[in-house]
Amino acid sequence: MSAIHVIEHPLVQHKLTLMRDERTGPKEFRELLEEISMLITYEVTRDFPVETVEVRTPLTTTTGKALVGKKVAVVPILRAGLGMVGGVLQLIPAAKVGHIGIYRDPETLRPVEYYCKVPTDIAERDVLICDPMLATGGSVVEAVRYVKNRGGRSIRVMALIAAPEGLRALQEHHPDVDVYLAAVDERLDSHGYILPGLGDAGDRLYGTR
Ligand SMILES: O=P(O)(O)OC[C@H]1O[C@H](OP(=O)(O)OP(=O)(O)O)[C@H](O)[C@@H]1O
Ligand SMILES: O=c1cc[nH]c(=O)[nH]1
Ligand SMILES: [Mg+2]
Repeated sequence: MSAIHVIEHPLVQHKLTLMRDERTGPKEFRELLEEISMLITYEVTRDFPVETVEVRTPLTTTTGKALVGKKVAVVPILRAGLGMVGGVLQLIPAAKVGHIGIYRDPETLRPVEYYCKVPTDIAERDVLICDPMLATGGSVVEAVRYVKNRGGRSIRVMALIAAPEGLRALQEHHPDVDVYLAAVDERLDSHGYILPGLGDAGDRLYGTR
């Protein structure tokens, strides 16, 4: 069974509250999502292996820790996941970036795929799939399936808010995929929106509606 990591850090929770606030406009919303994504990246990478290396300081020689050959691919689910990429890349600048275009049909709530491109060496990389909202879970279940079909084996999901329904769906279809996020909310409303949630993340990021 996959693990669900809820990041309770005060900075993450404070910024999430600002993002939920209906008065927060696109500029601040984008900045906050990038900042929270950076903080979640800190947790996602906590178990990355390090090795002891020798380093010369201006005064002497000592030892330090360095990451061992970790190769990462960041894969946002368009559109809203794009808002998380900058935060991840600030901490993992050498990561390659894939894109998965999926929108949720407003009537059926089923995911519709319209564009996918991921690094060719994705099988050798730790894959971080990013999408701020995990509602029914349909979109993220499809995105993980796509990455697995392309050879991806080590996959983690980074999100902002999930509904319990979405987490159950992800665990059922992909029990090997851990999730890192800022909050698990109460439930979905009759239109498949997360309650209390923050509304439509893509629209709030880009000022569409
Ligand atoms: O868990 P699900 O029920 O699949 O819903 C979540 C999906 O819905 C939103 O995308 P949306 O369809 O609004 O596309 P957008 O990001 O382009 O606005 C969100 O960013 C997720 O991708
Ligand atoms: O609450 C929700 C559900 C799906 N997509 C969003 O952006 N928000
Ligand atoms: Mg949207």
